[in-house]
Amino acid sequence: MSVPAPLPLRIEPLTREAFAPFGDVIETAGAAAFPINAGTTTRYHDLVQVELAGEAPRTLVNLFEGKAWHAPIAIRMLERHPLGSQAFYPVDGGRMLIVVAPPGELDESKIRAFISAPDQGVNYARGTWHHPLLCLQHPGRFLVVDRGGEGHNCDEQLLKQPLSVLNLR
Ligand SMILES: NC(=O)N[C@@H](O)C(=O)O
Ligand code: NI
Repeated sequence: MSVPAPLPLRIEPLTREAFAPFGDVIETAGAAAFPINAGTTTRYHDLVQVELAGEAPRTLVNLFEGKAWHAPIAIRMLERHPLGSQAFYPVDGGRMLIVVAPPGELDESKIRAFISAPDQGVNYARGTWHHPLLCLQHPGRFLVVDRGGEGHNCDEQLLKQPLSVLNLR
């Protein structure tokens, strides 16, 4: 069976409200914040829900160095982590193309796309379908917090209807 031609995917502004079905937005704007260390530091507190499930779960702190992707970007698959959340935050202002769908059985009609600002990251909730890291414009380095431990924690699924992001503005 031939694969259909990619359909264009619209980009939405990344806000906490818009991203709520998929996880959390990591940003200082609107965050609970308070001074610590005798006022020399501001703590932006409790920004995401870290989820760790399955056997012998533990938190992994990683650095990802993503190559630069340029438009048009083909979206042919999504993945999910059934045993834990996964957070990405740019340590050098790299922007990401974020393509997601709600947890559960993949419903391709519910796929949505966002582009992060240089001071935004995301935390994919446990089971949220997402495309692996898509760093835009220049190679980027991201702090990634996700789940380690026993068991299978990455399901991949090819899209019946491939998508394409034509414009990264
Ligand atoms: N495989 C891996 O560690 N990274 C992916 O899960 C990803 O979302 O980039
Ligand atoms: Ni992932």
